Amino acid sequence: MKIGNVPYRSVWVDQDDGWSIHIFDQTRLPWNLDVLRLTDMEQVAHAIRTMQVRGAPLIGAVAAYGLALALRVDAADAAMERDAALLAATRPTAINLRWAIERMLDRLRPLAPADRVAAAYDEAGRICDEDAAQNESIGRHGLPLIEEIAARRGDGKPVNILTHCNAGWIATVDWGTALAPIYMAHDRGLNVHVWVDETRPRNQGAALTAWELGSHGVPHTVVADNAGGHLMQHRAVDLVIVGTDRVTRAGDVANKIGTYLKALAARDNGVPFWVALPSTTIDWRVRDGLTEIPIEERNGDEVTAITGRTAAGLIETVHLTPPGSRAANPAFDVTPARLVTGLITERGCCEATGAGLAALFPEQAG
Ligand SMILES: CSC[C@@H](O)[C@@H](O)C(=O)COP(=O)(O)O
Repeated sequence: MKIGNVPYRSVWVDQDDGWSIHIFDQTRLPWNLDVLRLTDMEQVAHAIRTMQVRGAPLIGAVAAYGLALALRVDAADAAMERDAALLAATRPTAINLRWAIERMLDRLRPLAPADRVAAAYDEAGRICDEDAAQNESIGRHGLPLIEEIAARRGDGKPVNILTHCNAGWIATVDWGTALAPIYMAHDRGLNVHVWVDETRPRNQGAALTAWELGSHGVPHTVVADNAGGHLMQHRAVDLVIVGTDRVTRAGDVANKIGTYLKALAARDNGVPFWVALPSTTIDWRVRDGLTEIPIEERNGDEVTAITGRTAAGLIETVHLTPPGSRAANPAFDVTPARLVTGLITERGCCEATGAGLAALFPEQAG
């Protein structure tokens, strides 16, 4: 996607700068567009843990490059396995991270150590190219959902889409998942408007989704997370589209905390609730999302404090709660498949069921 008129991906390699890895520091957006240069595996692990990079597909891609950086230091078997395990453990819920590391190891294990660095950069590059292509394809398959609503209504008024967290291009290598159909609809001249859940506690909606949509000229309104049910009751939402960090083989969906409540409100109000994902987000090894997906528990400080920019232009964190109040911070929840209208994948749309997924991905369903 473009920033100004310049096309960017959310991760890239600079061969002229020692094959370093470059990302946007997402903890500084929307106030500052800072590029981080990562030159060793520890920096990559830190960037993922602290959410300088985030979003399921993007952390997989960046971790893949992290392994390439690690192999430059030591490409022997034992070091490679140790560093791969360290990177895979940086965040627990998004399956793309484990998927990317396993794919890297499948390519690298048969090679001699001397050949591994070049192969690792090559494989990480392939992961990035494929992610960008898959997300573009998700956009093409999701677009008709928006077109149908616009055509059915026929009044030219905006199609109102609610989204949660950030599943845009900055959360992937390019295009995004939930936002890809929205970008395509907007680019084709459809009248779309996005309700952006602020997404406490880290405000990925207010900070990142609003920044992305604004940069692309897509009309949007940020709302408090608790507003979604009210908006749906008053027919102000035509469609919900969210991303996901892990989908089970039966169609349960783990995504940013609060997604489940939006799905409940959507069901109660007859609003279609769609989930957009590349197949790299499907965990074919698990069936029951509620019991089998590890939910990341993050520091309570993210709940008791909030970061923003002051009128003087300083980025500051202020405290919201009385000293001594404890906070719990589960970062994801699981929406049962029965509440999901359907899944938008790079191969098309399907029901959120084992049969639906298996029909689209027979070679992986087994
Ligand atoms: C295309 S990204 C899909 C998900 O990763 C996204 O919705 C999400 O929940 C991100 O969580 P985060 O904790 O910000 O990494």
